Amino acid sequence: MIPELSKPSVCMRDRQRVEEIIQSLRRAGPSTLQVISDFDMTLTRFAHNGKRCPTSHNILDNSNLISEDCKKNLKELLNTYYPIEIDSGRTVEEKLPHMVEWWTKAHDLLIQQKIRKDLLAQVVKDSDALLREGYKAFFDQLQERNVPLLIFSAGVGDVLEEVIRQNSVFHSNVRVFSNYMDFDDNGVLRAFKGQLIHTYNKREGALLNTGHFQELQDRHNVLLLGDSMGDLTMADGVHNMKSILKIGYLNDKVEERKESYLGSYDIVLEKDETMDVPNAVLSHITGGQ
Ligand SMILES: Nc1ccn([C@@H]2O[C@H](COP(=O)(O)O)[C@@H](O)[C@H]2O)c(=O)n1
Repeated sequence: MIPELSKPSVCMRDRQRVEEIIQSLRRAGPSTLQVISDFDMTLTRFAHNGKRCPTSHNILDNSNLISEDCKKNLKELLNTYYPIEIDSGRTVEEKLPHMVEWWTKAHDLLIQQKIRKDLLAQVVKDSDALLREGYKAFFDQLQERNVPLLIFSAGVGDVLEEVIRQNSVFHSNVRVFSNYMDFDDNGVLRAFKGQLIHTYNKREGALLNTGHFQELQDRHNVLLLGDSMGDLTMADGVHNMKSILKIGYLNDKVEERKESYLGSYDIVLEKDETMDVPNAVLSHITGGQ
């Protein structure tokens, strides 16, 4: 049906069901569709030329805005908590307190560094941040077809906005829910705004942002893109959901996590650094080909 679904990176537990969802999304058309996507390691690459790519947090962590001492502490946090985040042997409930601890400690360290808002653009320019291959077609076709894109991220909103701005794809149909920095009158970081978003509390974040989903109340169909089990709840605020197609990037610990991803995502993309499959599905359901 869609040639890209035969790529070796594509895995599906139930191909027929996927085809039915895609047909139903296509029949309903682009005016009923909204796209909800995670950012780090979903819209951005996990690795490039054998090297890990940075998350929006890591863009700051690795920058010249952070002292060597603080870099060491942030790295220790990453080494402690990332294995817990992706541990398939623990339940979400078991992971929750650790995630809160990680984000809270990391944000406190960033605040101590007195980061200046006016230096963020340069930090992003100097970073190794990379959107996935095919990102431009993804963002551009959504804009052309008037399909809203919600980027729902537990990363740092100010940084990820800068990444999409510098790649010239921050179109008017894009909204972002994320952790935003709060700067004082001198433009120095003093806190993070609002309720903390981490990997496993996106459901709460979705339910808090009722205004956004209210505005899109006639769009009952969703294409969801994520890379963690926590991303599966990003669409929980959608009104009267009819059809949802969930595409999951499985980037790390592939063999260990494959079964649970196949049980939760309709399409699983194994070590696939491109937007080929989401782009092909989108073209198909919005009538582009
Ligand atoms: N201090 C931190 C905290 C989290 N991360 C990673 O960022 C990812 C966050 O966001 P999504 O856009 O995927 O929601 C998350 O998966 C963490 O691994 C980090 O790098 N540093």
